[in-house]
Amino acid sequence: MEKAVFIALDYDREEDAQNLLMKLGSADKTYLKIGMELFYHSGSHFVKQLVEQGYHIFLDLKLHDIPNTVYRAAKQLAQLGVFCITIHALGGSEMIMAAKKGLVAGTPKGMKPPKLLAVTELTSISDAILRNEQNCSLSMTKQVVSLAQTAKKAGADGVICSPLEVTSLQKIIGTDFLYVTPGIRLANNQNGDQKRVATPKQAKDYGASAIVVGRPITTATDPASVYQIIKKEFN
Ligand SMILES: O=C(O)c1cc(=O)[nH]c(=O)n1[C@@H]1O[C@H](COP(=O)(O)O)[C@@H](O)[C@H]1O
Repeated sequence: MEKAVFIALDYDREEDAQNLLMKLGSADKTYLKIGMELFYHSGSHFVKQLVEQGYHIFLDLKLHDIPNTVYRAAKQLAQLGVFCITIHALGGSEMIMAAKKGLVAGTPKGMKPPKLLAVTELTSISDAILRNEQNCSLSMTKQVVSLAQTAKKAGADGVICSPLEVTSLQKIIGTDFLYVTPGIRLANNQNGDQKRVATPKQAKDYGASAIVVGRPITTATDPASVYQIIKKEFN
């Protein structure tokens, strides 16, 4: 996979997403992320429309349910022709295996199944939340490594984690696995709700396979130039 910058289309109206795409220009028909907000509003028709227009779609619905339900949901999502989908690694190996099977079962003949990415610890989780609310006695890095190991054994193609954990993950899990990292901020950006953040350049140096960027691009007065700056820093 090329070193992608996934733009998170975190909007509640297709018009806003289309407007951003227009500002970005046709040269950048590349990698987009559709999350719960837009999917719950527009459903699968907008996803299909963007797939038909040639975009690689990261459909981020973070499935987390019993294995049978996740199998059936993944089977449906595989029919949309998206590039990758997400599940929560905390759902366990049986659930991850079910997601993988569902993706394979639902993929139309002659097409590749979407890549399966397992969310480890959300980038909005701090060390204190991990310890005091999740009652996890492992350090953040050890917890992320442990979840990633489970995900890899169960057949996931990669994980979602903070750039801060990628170097440790690669040492233990290897480089034939995808490390997709949100929590990306340029030096002058506000962190907002993100706790484990890094710049695109740091994400590159840590070894991230791809980055996910929302507000730094979507709230910029000139999204196209911010996107180009981020792309340049990361590649
Ligand atoms: O799965 C994700 O994409 C994801 C996982 C995670 O741990 N943290 C995280 O921020 N994300 C997503 O990445 C995007 C980050 O958005 P910004 O914080 O606006 O750049 C959002 O769409 C989140 O849903």
